Amino acid sequence: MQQLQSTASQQQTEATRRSQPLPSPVTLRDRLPVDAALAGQIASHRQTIRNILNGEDSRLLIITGPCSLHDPKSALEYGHKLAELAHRLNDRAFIVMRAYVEKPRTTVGWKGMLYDPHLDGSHDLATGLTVSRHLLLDLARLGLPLATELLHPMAGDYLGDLLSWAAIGARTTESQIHREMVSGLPMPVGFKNGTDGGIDVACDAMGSASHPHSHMGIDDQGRAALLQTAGNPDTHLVLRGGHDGPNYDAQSVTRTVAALQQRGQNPRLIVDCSHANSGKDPLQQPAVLRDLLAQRGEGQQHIAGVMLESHLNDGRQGQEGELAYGVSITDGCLGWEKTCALLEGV
Ligand SMILES: O=C[C@H](O)[C@H](O)COP(=O)(O)O
Ligand SMILES: C=C(OP(=O)(O)O)C(=O)O
Repeated sequence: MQQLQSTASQQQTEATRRSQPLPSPVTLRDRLPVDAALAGQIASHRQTIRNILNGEDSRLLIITGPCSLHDPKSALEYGHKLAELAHRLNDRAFIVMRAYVEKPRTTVGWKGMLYDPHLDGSHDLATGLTVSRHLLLDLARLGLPLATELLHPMAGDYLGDLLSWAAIGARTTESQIHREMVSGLPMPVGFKNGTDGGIDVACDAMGSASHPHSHMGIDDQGRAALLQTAGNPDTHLVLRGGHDGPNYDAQSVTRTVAALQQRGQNPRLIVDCSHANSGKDPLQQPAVLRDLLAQRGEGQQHIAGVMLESHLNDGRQGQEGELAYGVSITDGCLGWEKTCALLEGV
């Protein structure tokens, strides 16, 4: 009887879940390694971001790039242009490229290059890991600091050494698993406010991630492991608006800064000009950024950074036909010419 039950449950598991092995983090990192010079560059970029977030460096942190990367060629073209702009604006801004290979979805949809690199639902994750790491390595070699959202708790094991900044998205800020993961990350991490627009959950996340944790994960060989993490001292808030509207305006920023100070948390924050702060209209981002610059000009020094969703061309892909080059697959983006003109005014 017992044997019959266990056979039935095994069959049910087989019907609902199949698995395929993936390379371990160390296998992928050895195949596509970060050399000593690049590791030094990334450590220095992380420190610059820390300095901006703690107010020692007064330059504006600008995190800009596609909503999601789907095509290495257009991502590298964008990266070349951005590296040149970053060099030119270096006295007043520190530019980091959005290099997002995982996308959280409201319901279902394409989940990013890491999961589905062929864009056809084949979910060739082993290739996705390789292509993503390869692209991030090529972008970092342009001298660019890189930012991504860490969505799956294992993704950082494969890509974390290439990142100078990471986000925890609005949909996962409340997750204990993500807070535990951040507790063990070596780079500054921004927690986005929740999709409801409230900041309490993100503030709780910052508090939790700054503490040590013991939790389940994988080790470098990909084996299940108990992980013990030290706590991340470099977490901060990212305002991205919410269901009731934006939260980038002067009143919202002042209120948020006061709340962070009252909690004894870092009041210097980043504001996302996209998502609910632009009503998901990419062409609204310049107006949001100009408002933030005006707030800084009027003395609001707690706005340490801004985020833009930007690609080579405006907008997003249409529903049908061939993919247009340099156009976002996920959220609409601001095209390069508008991005460049906007950032030159910073
Ligand atoms: O930044 C991207 C999107 O806003 C996020 O991934 C949610 O996308 P969706 O609502 O289209 O699923
Ligand atoms: C998904 C993103 O943002 P949010 O979590 O704020 O929706 C993003 O920045 O790509």
